[in-house]
Amino acid sequence: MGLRFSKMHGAGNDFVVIDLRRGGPAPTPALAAAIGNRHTGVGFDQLLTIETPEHGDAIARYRIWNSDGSLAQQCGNGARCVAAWLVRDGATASARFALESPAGRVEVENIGDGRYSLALGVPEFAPKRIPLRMDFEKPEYGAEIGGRELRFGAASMGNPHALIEVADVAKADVAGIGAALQASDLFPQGVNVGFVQVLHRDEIRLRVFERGAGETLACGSGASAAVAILIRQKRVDRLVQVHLPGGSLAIAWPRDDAPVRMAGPAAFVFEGEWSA
Ligand SMILES: N[C@@H](CCC[C@H](N)C(=O)O)C(=O)O
Repeated sequence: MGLRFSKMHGAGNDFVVIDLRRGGPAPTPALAAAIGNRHTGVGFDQLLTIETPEHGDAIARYRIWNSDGSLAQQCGNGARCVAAWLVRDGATASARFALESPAGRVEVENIGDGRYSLALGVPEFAPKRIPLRMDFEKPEYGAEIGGRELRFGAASMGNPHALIEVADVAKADVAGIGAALQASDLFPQGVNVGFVQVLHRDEIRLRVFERGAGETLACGSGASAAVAILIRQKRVDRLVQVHLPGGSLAIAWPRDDAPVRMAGPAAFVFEGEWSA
């Protein structure tokens, strides 16, 4: 008997979801990377394992692996897919429930039509909390990266994010600049690099070069970090539609001390069994 999995996506950010609540070992980094290979495996941006919660009233906890086999602390689109998977499995009949993520408790609301709204946590901006090697917190930082002068904002949503504003996301050198910033020693735990085009105070376009996965069609924590950084820079309002290559997410950050809320889709693609 192989390892049963569900293939899912949230706004095009794709996942392999494995239920480990009845036991079985968590995947090693090498197994995660093998399943994640788009040519010789199943292919995913992140692998999500559903596990028994450790405390409180959460219905399950989950862990997150990037496609290169590295562990991650936060995954906004993945949290919606875990929620949808548990609802389909009958783990709860309630429209409101909680999950345990590596970054802490996630409050979820099933808003119907395959869409979920959830509270992803309070963003942090202090450099040592991101972590970012800068002496002082600023709305925007400057650094020379790969011979280019870059200006970027930074925040943690439980995982590290940098945000670079561009005139047109379609023309941004997402892979080149994203990889160069990841390779710099500014972010000791690596970084997810967002490229944002502000359309209006309530609407932005975003592309994200993710840590451990490369450019993805959507990044929920990246969308949350982008809106939080732009709110701190007074560039956008408290509720913003974020258009990513794979779909749109609604991001709300009602107050500085409140968690960021994200609403978006979660979809099932197919069921499979990994026997390699
Ligand atoms: N796609 C995710 C983020 C996944 C983790 C990230 N690559 C990291 O290493 O921090 C999302 O929707 O938030």
